[in-house]
Amino acid sequence: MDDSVRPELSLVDKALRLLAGGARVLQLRMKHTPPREALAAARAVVARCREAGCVCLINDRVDLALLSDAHGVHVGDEDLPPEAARELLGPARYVGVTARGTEGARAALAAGADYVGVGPLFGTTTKVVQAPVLGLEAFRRVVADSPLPVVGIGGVGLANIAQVAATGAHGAAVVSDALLAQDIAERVRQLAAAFDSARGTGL
Ligand SMILES: Cc1ncc(COP(=O)(O)OP(=O)(O)O)c(N)n1
Ligand SMILES: Cc1ncsc1CCOP(=O)(O)O
Ligand SMILES: [Mg+2]
Repeated sequence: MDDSVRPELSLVDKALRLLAGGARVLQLRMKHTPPREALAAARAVVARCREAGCVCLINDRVDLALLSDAHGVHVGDEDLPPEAARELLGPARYVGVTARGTEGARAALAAGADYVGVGPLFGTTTKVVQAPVLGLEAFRRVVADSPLPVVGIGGVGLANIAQVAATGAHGAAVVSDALLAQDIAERVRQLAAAFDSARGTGL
């Protein structure tokens, strides 16, 4: 979930719609929300996620993850290193780490990550990413090599999520395809169904 996509909806409203569709993991990505507002949003969203049995991760901000009692954090190259995130969060919370390919995924494992977010898998409009598009074949190689759960991110939507699942990836992170849908909850249901029916089929 992102604060810059569908900004006319509050973060809590977006979370409720995603949860109504059965989102299993919700990551709160707030690049344009001032800290006090971000803390209030994180607390409210984490509480809604916990009620719904959904894992809630905070992007970038270990401090907000701790203050909101989130399940964990996601960090990339421009954030705290994974080892520092772990030091602050302890063993019971998740630390997810961004990787751009096989080497990055191995480094994330060595740094103590619980999962790797690998991308940009396809082109994305949500973020200007300083890394080339990976493509499905390279992504498949990361999945095959990584002992950690791999989550594909970047341009994933209903049109291609089955291909992501077929690689054996543990999950797919979707922002715009879900949030820009007219019925967000229904789109999440469709995305999850498409992922589940193709997972690991190798098609
Ligand atoms: C699941 C997942 N994978 C990758 C990212 C990207 O994190 P990062 O590289 O730190 O970039 P920003 O999202 O902070 O712009 C992610 N957030 N989630
Ligand atoms: C945060 C991030 N990191 C790589 S691509 C991306 C954005 C994904 O958004 P979308 O699902 O709209 O392409
Ligand atoms: Mg980050």
